[in-house]
Amino acid sequence: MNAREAAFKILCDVEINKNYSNMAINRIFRENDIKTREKGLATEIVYGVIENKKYLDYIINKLSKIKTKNMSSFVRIILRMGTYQILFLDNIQDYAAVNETVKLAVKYDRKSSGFVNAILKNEIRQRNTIKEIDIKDPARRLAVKYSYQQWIIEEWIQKFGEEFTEELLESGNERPEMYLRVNTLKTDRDTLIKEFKKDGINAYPVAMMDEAVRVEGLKGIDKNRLYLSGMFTVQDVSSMLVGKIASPKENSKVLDMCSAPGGKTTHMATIMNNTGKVVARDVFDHKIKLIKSTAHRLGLKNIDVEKFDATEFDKESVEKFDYVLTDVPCSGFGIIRRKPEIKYKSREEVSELPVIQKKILENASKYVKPGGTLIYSTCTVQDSENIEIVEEFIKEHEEFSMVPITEVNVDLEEQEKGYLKIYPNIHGIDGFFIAKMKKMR
Ligand SMILES: C[S@@+](CC[C@H](N)C(=O)[O-])C[C@H]1O[C@@H](n2cnc3c(N)ncnc32)[C@H](O)[C@@H]1O
Repeated sequence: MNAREAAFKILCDVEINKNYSNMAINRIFRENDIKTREKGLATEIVYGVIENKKYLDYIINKLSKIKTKNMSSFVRIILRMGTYQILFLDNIQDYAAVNETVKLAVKYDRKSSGFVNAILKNEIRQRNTIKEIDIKDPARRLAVKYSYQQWIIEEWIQKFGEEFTEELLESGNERPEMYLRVNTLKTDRDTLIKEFKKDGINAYPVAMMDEAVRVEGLKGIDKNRLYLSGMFTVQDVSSMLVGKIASPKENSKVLDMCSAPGGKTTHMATIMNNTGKVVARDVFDHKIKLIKSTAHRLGLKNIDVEKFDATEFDKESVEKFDYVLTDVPCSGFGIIRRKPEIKYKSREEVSELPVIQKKILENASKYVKPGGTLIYSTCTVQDSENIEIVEEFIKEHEEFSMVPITEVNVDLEEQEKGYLKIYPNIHGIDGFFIAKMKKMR
């Protein structure tokens, strides 16, 4: 299968079946015979189209009498792909973009191929002006330029101001760096970097985190010899900060209430040097399997995996744990670079999250031993899911206090108060919120 057809199938899976792009990419690549070079182009088209969906539709609608929302899904997706290649990708010749897109139209919606051809040729003729956005209202204009649901931008402008919002939007369109966490039970950072160099992969230490390595051009990870022998885990630095801030002592009892796929669980289990116990819970069976296989690959023997709904109260766990982590389900607005479809979440989709987050934190607080540590984290930049949840919790629970974060150096002013707000446009890593609390009695 060629790159464009693969991209088309993936985009249909995302748009029609509402699947996540990374899952759809993995599935289509696994089920079809696609050359590595073609996979690269397919991935570029998929992410480019998802990231620029509203902008692409705005451009197409300037030229088409039938608006994109009234087109069949196939035609809409085919037109977005062609438009993206012509107007956003420098390394593709116009004639190739048009020919290949029309071929797709012929195969999947024959009667529309002339229409697709006409729109794309028009874009080429008007390429100097067609990308202009003629909208005055800042939130509406930015919603088209960066392809977001407008409500998100309105909220951000109100909260952060227009300049910061645009920087945040800009960073959401960047390709994220790839970071790995060294498995310190099996190797050390310098050795891992040297091993990558032997395989022709550039790898660099990361100043912010002593276990982190940044790699360039690492592909086909499941077959990588260093991965298979458990020398590292793929994890963003923000996510590593959570485990580092918890820094559980050897032989402690840790509960990770929302733990799949196990990034922070395996980090904490490693920090404990394979001693004590990390109880890793999640509500989804298929995700729990991922925790087990990662723990096995990394050689960790101190993890117990359990299926459990964190919103349910578990009386067996009351005051049983030295450390409890609540890495709660959230809107994900800090990881848009990795999952661009998050930009299109409706207000309704995220409005119930604080209720669930509060419930999980409330339950978690009961499981912490007196003197123990409670960590709350999310991968979003919304105060309503972050600091507001924690402040309300602290007000209602006199037995808990925020404690200064001393394990990392990210934002000295805030971490002194017991929490960290990480923004991709400021820190260059995933947007995160991490709060550290102690049960005083
Ligand atoms: C932010 S992710 C956790 C990432 C994980 N801590 C890591 O570092 O790899 C949130 C997780 O919460 C899980 N989840 C959602 N609702 C839950 C619930 N009611 N109880 C337990 N887990 C839940 C999801 O399956 C998801 O894996």
